[in-house]
Amino acid sequence: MRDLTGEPDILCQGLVRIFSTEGVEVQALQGLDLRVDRGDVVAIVGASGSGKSTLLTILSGLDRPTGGTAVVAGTDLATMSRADRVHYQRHTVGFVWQQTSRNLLPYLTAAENIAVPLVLSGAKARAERVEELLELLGIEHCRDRRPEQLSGGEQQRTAIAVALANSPRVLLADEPTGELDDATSAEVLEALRGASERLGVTVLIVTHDPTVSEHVRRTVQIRDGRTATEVLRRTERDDSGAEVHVAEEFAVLDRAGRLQLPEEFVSALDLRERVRLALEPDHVGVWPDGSSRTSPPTASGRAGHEEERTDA
Ligand SMILES: Nc1ncnc2c1ncn2[C@@H]1O[C@H](COP(=O)(O)OP(=O)(O)OP(=O)(O)O)[C@@H](O)[C@H]1O
Repeated sequence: MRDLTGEPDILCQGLVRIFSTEGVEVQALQGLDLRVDRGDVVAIVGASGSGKSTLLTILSGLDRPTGGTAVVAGTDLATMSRADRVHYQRHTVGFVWQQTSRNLLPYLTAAENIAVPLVLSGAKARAERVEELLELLGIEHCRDRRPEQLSGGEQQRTAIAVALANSPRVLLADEPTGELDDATSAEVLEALRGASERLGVTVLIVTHDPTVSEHVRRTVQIRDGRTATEVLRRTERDDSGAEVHVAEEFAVLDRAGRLQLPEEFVSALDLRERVRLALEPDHVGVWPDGSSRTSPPTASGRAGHEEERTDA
């Protein structure tokens, strides 16, 4: 394994995954870039088929990329051996899935479920660790109950405790609130955020749930197998000193300088195939190809220069 100390906890560069079935190729990931720093809580959102599950399956070590790189907490997932994979899935990453049946064994109590990964990894002081996790997730009262005796929110908080048992660096959650109502979803998301704050674990949540972005500082949107936009949230004080939550949307620029314009921008100006570009001192202008302007209103921009050359 390469020594990647000091790198972000999740680093994907130009990640590609192509599926071939019966001679038909599907490009599920088309050069995806993603960087998640240690201790961050990030939501990945996107329409059905945009590549979210494919990304998570690669990050969880269950699938390999066709191209590009994916490095998680120092482990290069493209070159990981079988033995590395067992260690990676047991110690480096934890998982929380949407379905309880995938997270918890039905015939064991919450405490016994949390102990399972500790037994598998040969951890010592297991009883203390189980108590610590029950307390961290606020589910001490669930200790001796089996999954069917827990509410949906308690099941997911127990699943988070199981995922955290062996102190992974990264927690991967696939639609962890998919089967919950809004209030319970909020509770589970706060549990994930609290775990990150108290343990320093990096959390990546893949979801359809639009309310998730209200609980995380950073939401990354995937479109057609690439990261398209990001929403960053922060808390500020206004002039009267009151706390206000600010959400700002950014387009993501890849290493080749490509970016995806938000769909509503494209449709608002009916942008198609070609656009005119102009470099301004502090921004870039984009105009529709069929715009009545012969040149964007600047001589300093690239389109402006091209225009001058043609006229000469
Ligand atoms: N094993 C596979 N074989 C062939 N095509 C696949 C396979 N897995 C995914 N795909 C295709 O890759 C694309 C991305 O799928 P993916 O499941 O990653 O999307 P998603 O964003 O997770 O969607 P959803 O939100 O519906 O789960 C889709 O077009 C899908 O049909």
